[in-house]
Amino acid sequence: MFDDWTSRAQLCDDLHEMVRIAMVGKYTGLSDAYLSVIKALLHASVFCHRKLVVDWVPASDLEDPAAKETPDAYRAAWKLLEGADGILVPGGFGDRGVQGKILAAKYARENNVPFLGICLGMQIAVIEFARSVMNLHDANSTEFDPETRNPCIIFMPEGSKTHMGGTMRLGSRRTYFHVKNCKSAKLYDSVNYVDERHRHRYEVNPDMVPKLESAGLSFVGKDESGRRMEILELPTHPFFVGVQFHPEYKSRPGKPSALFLGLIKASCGLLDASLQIPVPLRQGNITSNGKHITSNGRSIVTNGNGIMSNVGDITSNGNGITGNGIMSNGNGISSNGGDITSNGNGITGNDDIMSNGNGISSNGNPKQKPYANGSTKNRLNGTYHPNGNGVHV
Ligand SMILES: NC(=O)CC[C@H](N)C(=O)O
Repeated sequence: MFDDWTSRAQLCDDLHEMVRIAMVGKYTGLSDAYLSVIKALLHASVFCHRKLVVDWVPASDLEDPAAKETPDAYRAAWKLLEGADGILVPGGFGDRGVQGKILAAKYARENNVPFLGICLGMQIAVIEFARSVMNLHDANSTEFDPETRNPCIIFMPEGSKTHMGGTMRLGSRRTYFHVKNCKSAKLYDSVNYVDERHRHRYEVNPDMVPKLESAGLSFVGKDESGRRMEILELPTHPFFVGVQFHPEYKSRPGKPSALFLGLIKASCGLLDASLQIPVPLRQGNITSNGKHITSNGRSIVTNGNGIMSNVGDITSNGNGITGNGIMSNGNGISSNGGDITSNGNGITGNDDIMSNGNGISSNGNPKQKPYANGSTKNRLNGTYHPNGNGVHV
């Protein structure tokens, strides 16, 4: 035990490779206000053998009026944000700096910068998404605009507006993963649920969830009722996670919080490897002449929507679709148009055929059985949809 601490202390002293996290908050002059968040960032950074640099970004300095009123502060704030490897928007109350936090979330979303939003930070991410992606320009939390026509964050029905303190939703509550293959679930070691601590009065408006989800935001963790959103992710982003709870409270030296670890790993470019998401292969020929997607290279790897064709066939006239594994972390291999056809050796993987998404599906007519010489069975986490002539392993 003592040895662990000594070696960790030595490790901290020796770290030199940096990871820069922009903390976009209200009390940036009072770093103790966010002490547990800073400690959680530190635990995760040391675990990744990186020296943590926290860049404090006062949220209101990012806002448009600051460009005129305090131009130096405005430029400095944006420079810090743009120089960060990852962005964190922590919890908070009241509307000062909210617009700046929304701008920070927008910057992270649009520029693929790793983002973790905690409590208010998650609510901010929802408001930003509703405004920018769904074009609901007055979308807001009723905490900041009780009259908004698009209340995407609302007061929790069981709360009390007149009695503060113990009337908040406080303490440890359970979150169930509704999407098993999301990054957060994997970071939590693919458990079915997690218990994390809470401290809030407002929540994502459950009536707006279907619209938010169809626009691309994924609520991967919910409470036991399924009506209270606990974790959101943007599946198309390298790491964009919002949590209604406070994961920092359960982080410890040597045992960092899973989501802080996710943020730091993503900020260091280490997340994909640790989640076994293959980096898209840029060698070999992945070509599309409009109708076909063909690869004469080693493998077709995708982290997005799988290998999809909505128009023509997915065809191989050589050795089938072969390589060092056919992997998809998105929607699997699907064809809504033509067949998934191989005139050669079928769909073959020498390592694994893996799908973490919706499996391998075809609504057409898959003509060959896919097979693998590797560990297919262990890796098929998705669902098989043999709607055509059947796809079996
Ligand atoms: N802890 C927080 O970040 C609280 C967020 C928000 N003000 C709420 O009450 O729901």
